[in-house]
Amino acid sequence: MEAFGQWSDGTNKDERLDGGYENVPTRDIHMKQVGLEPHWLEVLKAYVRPLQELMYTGYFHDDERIEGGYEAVPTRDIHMRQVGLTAHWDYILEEYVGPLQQTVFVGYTSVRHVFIFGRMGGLGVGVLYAVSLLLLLLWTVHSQGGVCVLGHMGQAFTLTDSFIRPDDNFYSSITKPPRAIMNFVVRYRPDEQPSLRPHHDSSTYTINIALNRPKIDYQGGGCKFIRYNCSVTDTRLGWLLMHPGRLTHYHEGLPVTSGTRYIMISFVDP
Ligand SMILES: O=C(O)CCC(=O)C(=O)O
Ligand SMILES: [Fe+2]
Repeated sequence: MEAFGQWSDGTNKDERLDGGYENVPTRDIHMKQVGLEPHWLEVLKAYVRPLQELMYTGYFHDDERIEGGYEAVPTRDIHMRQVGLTAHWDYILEEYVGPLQQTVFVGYTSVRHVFIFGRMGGLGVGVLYAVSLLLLLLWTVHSQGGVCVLGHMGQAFTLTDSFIRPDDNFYSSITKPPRAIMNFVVRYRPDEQPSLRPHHDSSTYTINIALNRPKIDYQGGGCKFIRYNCSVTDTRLGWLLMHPGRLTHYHEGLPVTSGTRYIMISFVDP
């Protein structure tokens, strides 16, 4: 292995990578460094992809679930957007789910990926700041006749702060509260929608809150994680289940045999 060449020094900086940065640094050598990246992509296509299809059944098509207001796995539901509660739900996500997320999914933070101009170096970034401020100033004076210029200058700073970070390369991430655009209450009834077929959610993680009581308000029901043969059936009113949405936690809604089961679902960080 040593014959492969220059090993990284184990720090975060790694010039050999596209981003020049390794999040969790290791002493390593990359396929790119030794000219084997195209071969590796072939291996992925020929051997890993079929394995992936076998192991992660349903992963590919369920990915489309939340795009364009379309539900690939339709449920009997009502969305927060429909009942004017989107802002309230966003508040709950930020205030209550965010801190839980940090405890449960250690090391995971909600981020937005933003385009940045890191490779331009100090001067380039300075010029970009100046130009963007000037454009915003001109636009403000033009559109508002000079009123509120200071207010807009404030916005300009916020914008450029998010969009230009000199020490990164091309793309960067900013930490944000958890975000979800699919937030809905699901209703299960034996004569309507008793169960939900196996699927993945289009979320980094999903929260599933019990809105009524098993064995009292309804019989049957629950959420089954198929790969782990693990069913969560004795849910508690108001308590929530948090599980990864994509890839690993293929799951289904178990049949409700009598009564009505209600749950609140939110696909966090789609
Ligand atoms: O019935 C359940 O608990 C699962 C619901 C679910 O998976 C979903 O709505 O995406
Ligand atoms: Fe689901």
